[in-house]
Amino acid sequence: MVASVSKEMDTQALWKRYEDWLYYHEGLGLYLDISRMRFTDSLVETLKPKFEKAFQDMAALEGGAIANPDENRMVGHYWLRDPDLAPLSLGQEIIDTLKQIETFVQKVHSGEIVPPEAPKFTDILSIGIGGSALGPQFVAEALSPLDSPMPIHFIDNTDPAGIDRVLNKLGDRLKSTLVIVTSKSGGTPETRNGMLEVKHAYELQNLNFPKHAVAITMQGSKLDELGGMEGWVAEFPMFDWVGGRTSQFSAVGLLAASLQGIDVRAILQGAKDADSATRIPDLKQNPAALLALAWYYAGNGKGERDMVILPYKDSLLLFSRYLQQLVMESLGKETDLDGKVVNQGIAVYGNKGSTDQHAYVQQLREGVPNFFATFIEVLQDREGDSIEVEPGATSGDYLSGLLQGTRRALYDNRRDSIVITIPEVTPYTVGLLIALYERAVGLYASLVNVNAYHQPGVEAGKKAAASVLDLQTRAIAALKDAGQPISLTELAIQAGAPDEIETIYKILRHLEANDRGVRLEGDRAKPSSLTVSAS
Ligand SMILES: O=P(O)(O)OC[C@H]1O[C@H](O)[C@H](O)[C@@H](O)[C@@H]1O
Repeated sequence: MVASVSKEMDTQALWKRYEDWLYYHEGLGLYLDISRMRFTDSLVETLKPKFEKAFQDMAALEGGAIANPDENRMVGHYWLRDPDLAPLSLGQEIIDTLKQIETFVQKVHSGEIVPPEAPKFTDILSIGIGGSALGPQFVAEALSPLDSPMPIHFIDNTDPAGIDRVLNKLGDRLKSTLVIVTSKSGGTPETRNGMLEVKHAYELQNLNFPKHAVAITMQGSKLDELGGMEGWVAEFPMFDWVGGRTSQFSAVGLLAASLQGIDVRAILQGAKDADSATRIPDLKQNPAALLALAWYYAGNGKGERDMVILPYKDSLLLFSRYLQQLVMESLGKETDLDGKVVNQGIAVYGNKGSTDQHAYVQQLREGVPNFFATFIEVLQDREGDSIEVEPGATSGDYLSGLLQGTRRALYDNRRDSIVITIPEVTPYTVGLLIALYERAVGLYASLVNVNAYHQPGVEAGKKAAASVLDLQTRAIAALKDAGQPISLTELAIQAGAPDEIETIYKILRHLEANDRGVRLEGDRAKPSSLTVSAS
């Protein structure tokens, strides 16, 4: 009896907390519920000055401040959906680029721009990685219509088998495929490799690659030069002041979406309206600030809890992967803006509900409590009516019930969660979701005092990879010079890298597996016993 009274009181208190913290925006059709994050009023009070600073930082950023000091760059992704905000003549560049995209797409769709070897372009092949892939992939998965005028395919890696899979799928349609090569820097090796592999595939079929190729890159980049030299079909600009992971509303996202027949003006409008809502310098009136508060609470301002993204809608499957880059590349930083070592970040993962309830949600409910969940709820089940799968209940009712049930089951076991609710998945709501998270990341970065707009850590892996490839060249040369089987130790000495035996061993093992003129002999369980020869 006592237990049930106290449960009743809990329910009442929770309902009140729900109403107190519920954010709703009529124009956006957006609800945000952070009531199941157990922060206290005193935390909110403590964070007030930090939020005031965060709002000021964001206003300065939108006003054209050098918000990315390490790279001495402005940060202008908010201008992409509201060019009037952009300083100097940048607004005009944004407007011109959008017009250029729309004109190009219209000409491709109408058959005014055609490939030399086919009556029309039928498919898109997008080559790019990271920020030059994840946005277009997420948007395609969420919004590409079944009867799209041009379905899209992606190469986002330097995996030869992965590239073959995409090329095989395209098969004969390569001759009617428009290839978009996207790289802001124009020098990312994976993208360069993908482009060269695809070009080779075109040449094997005697197809004129440049007449199928479009570049999206910064002026003056290697890709820009190559496209110009080879006479590619078109080129669209990437702006210095837009980072890859926030480039969905630049040509990077808009060209691919528009070619697929997705309403890009509606995407931009959704983002612009979300920006208006998230610009308000008042915590309770600002959904991005509320998200940032919830993240701060969850991880103690230090990312101590992971962000699990659970959209209960198949078409939003790639949202977590998209957010993984946006959040982790923006917030995962060794030092703060004062140069202090802070090792910040929030780990992001997730897939979709209710699917994940049959997999890792077991651990979320009962295992290590090192996360908070974010449910993305979509009110509309489908277009049209649903059958009843049992009296009075549809498949969509199940999905909705499973979301509510999981939220409750987690909360009952002291696991926190956020719920973001949108009416349906449309270009408008996808635009708003991206903009909402872009702003939340920006605000949170201010709260924890990190630069959200650079990625120095990514460089370390790239440099190490370059040195491995350099070592490969030297090892192959040394092997040829040796002219007879030699030990790995000897080869490392001959290659001028006596400290790199392990790396050399792995290079050789890989070359051998791919019939690249290397043979290893000896006990493979004891690599130090191996001798290597040219085969
Ligand atoms: O567009 P790109 O210059 O080719 O860059 C592609 C990606 O690679 C880099 O390593 C960065 O970490 C990402 O932020 C970027 O989006």
